[in-house]
Amino acid sequence: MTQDELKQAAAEAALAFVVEDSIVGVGTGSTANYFIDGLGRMKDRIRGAVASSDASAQRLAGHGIALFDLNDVTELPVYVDGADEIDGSLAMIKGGGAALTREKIVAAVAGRFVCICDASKRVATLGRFPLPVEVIPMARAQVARALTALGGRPVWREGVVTDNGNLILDVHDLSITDPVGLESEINQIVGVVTNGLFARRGADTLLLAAPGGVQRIDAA
Ligand SMILES: O=C(CO)[C@H](O)[C@H](O)COP(=O)(O)O
Repeated sequence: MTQDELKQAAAEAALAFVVEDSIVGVGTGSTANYFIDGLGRMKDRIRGAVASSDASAQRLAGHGIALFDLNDVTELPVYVDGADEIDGSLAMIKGGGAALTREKIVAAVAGRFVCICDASKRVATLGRFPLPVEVIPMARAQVARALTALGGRPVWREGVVTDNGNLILDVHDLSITDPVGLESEINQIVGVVTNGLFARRGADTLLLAAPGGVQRIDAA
């Protein structure tokens, strides 16, 4: 099976978690896109969706799925999204698609975070994938210095502007021994909007697709 087929298999498995007549939280990226396409087939059984990016909103709208503003939503039973890396405790690195801030906001409201991944995303220790950090533009250099002081090697993702009008620094070479602590520490740097560690609120359920099938792993 190709990596794309595995992504699609994980996304299809996530459709079973969609609650009838609910509003669904929807992530961003190529795996989430397969989920959106599946959601399109069952659009008459949901009220609509909250999107974590303009790109996902566009794809949802293309399927005729009603879009809700998160401010108008009080109940979001499920959020479905991919990840760049996920460890044994279901902590993740996200933000490869630069949508980390909205993803974290929508996920924070959701009752259950269902992560959909192909097996290549599973790691013993987070950090081989450079950690995305969303930064207010005028603070780029000072945040980069602070990240260097933490032992990382920040690289500006030049040309990329987030849906919120901000910049992304990708931090290489971090030793992530304490994902929860590091998530908080980086968020304390003035000028950081948020970082791509999803450890304080990791996934509740992982649907991991490998050639042998899709494995369900629940957080302890
Ligand atoms: O965090 C994300 C976007 O900001 C994505 O979930 C992550 O990059 C995984 O993407 P893909 O499903 O394309 O591999």
